[in-house]
Amino acid sequence: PDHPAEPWRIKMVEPIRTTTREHREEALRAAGWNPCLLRSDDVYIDLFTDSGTSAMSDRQWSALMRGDEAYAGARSFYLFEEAVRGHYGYEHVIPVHQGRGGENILSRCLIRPGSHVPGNMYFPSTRAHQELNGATFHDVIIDEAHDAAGEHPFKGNVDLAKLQAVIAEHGAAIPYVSLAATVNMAGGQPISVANLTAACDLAHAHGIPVFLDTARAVENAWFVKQREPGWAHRSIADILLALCAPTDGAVMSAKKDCLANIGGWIALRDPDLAEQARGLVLLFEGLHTYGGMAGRDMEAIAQGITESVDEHHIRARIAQIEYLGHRLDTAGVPIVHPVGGHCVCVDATAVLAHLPRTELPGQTLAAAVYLEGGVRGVERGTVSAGRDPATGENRYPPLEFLRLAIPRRVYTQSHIDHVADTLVRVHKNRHDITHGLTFTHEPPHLRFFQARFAPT
Ligand SMILES: CC1=C(O)/C(=C\N=C(/C)C(=O)O)C(COP(=O)(O)O)=CN1
Repeated sequence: PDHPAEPWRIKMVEPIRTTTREHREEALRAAGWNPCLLRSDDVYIDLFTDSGTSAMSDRQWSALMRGDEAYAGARSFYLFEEAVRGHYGYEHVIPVHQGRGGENILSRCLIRPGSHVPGNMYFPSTRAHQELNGATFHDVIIDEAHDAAGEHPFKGNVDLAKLQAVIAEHGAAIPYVSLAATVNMAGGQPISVANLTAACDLAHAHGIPVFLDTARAVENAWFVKQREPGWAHRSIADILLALCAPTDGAVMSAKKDCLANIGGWIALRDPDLAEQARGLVLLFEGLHTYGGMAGRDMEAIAQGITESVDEHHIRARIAQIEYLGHRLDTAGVPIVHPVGGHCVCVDATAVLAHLPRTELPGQTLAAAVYLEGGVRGVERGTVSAGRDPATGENRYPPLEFLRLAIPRRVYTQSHIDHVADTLVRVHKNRHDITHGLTFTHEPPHLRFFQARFAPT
C-alpha cells in the first residue's frame, strides 16, 4: 500500500533533532537500558505510545479557549457528556483523568477478593487493577490471537467455548466480563460486531454484565467496515455505536482515538452503578463534572470525538500503519499479522531467535532499535507481562514483541521511512546482538515503566 496523502496540512511545528550514536549510547545507559526512562529530547521518532501523543486540530486548540473552569456544572462537561452519549450511546457519562482512573473505579465498584474476570487477552493496567482488588484474570481470547504470524481478520475475538467454561466453573464469582476493542497486547487487533454481540449474549444469559474498553474502538470500527460482512456501507459512527450497543458500559482513555492529550470516562447504563462510580470519582478523581480534567480538556475531547469518526481521518490513520507494516514485510522483518490499528509489532522472538526468553528479547530489541536510529518503541512481552501474583514467576506470554505505536496526525512519510530503514538495518545485523538484558531494578507494579536493566 502507498503512504496516504495526509488529510491535513501543518500549521504549527515542534522541532525534533537527530542525535549521534554516541549520544544515544550515553542516554540509554543513563536510562538503565529502558527506553521508557529516556528523555523525550533524546528521542528522534517517538513511537513509545499512541496514548496522549496525537496532534490536536486547530478546532481543538480553539476550543480550549472556551474551557469553562467552573468547579461544578461546567458548560464544558455537558458538551463532553453530549459528545460521549451521542457517539458511544451510553446514558451515564462519568469523567476521569485518564483510562486507568476508570479502571481503578470500575474494579473497586465490582470486584471483591476471589472474583474471576474473563477477558480477551490482558492489558497491563486493566489486569493490574483487577488483581489489586483480588480478582483472577482469565484469558478467553481465540487461540489465533497468540500466533504472531497468523492472518485471522479478528484476532480480538472471544472464544465463546472458553468463556462458557470460565462461566461454568466460576459463574457466581464473575462480577463482569472485561473486553477490549481493539486488543492492544495482541497488536491492536479488532473484535467483530457479531462476536462481541455473541459474547454479550452469553454473559447476559448468566446475568453477567460486559464492560468494554473503547480506547481504540474507532480503529476497531474501521476494521469491521473493511472485513466484517454486512458493514461495508455503514458509517464509522454507526459501527462505533453498534460495537457499544450490546455492552453494559465502557471504560475510556480519551488519549487514543479521541485525539486528546489527557482525559477519559466511565460510561454506564445502570443508574445505581453510575451513582456508586460517581462516589468514587469524588474520592479519586475530582467532582463528577470534571473528574480530574480541566474544562479545556473536556472541550478538546468533545471536539476530538467528532474528528475521530471522520472517514478521511481514520482511513489515513490506518493506512499509515499499514504502510509501515508493508515496508517491514517486504524487507523480511518478522511482524505480527495482520497489522493492527495503532501499531506495527516486530516479533522479537523471531528477530532475536538466538536469545533465550530469559534474556528479554523484546526489551533487547527496543534498546537496539533506539541505538540504531533514535526510534523509541516499547516492549510488549515478558517485561510487560509482569510476574504471576500467585507464584511470583515471570509469565513469558506467547507474544514477545517490540511495539511501534504511531501517534495520530504527527509523523509524515519521511519519518515512517526512517523508522522502516532503522528496523531493516537492525534486522540485517541481528546476529551482532549477542547478549540480551537482565533486570537490575524491578518495581512491583507495571514494571516495564520504571525497571532498569543491564546487558547479560
Ligand atoms: C487498551 C488500553 C490501553 O491501551 C491503555 C493505555 N495504553 C497505553 C498507555 C499504551 O501505551 O498502549 C489503558 C490505560 O489508559 P490510560 O493510559 O490510563 O489513559 C487502558 N486500556
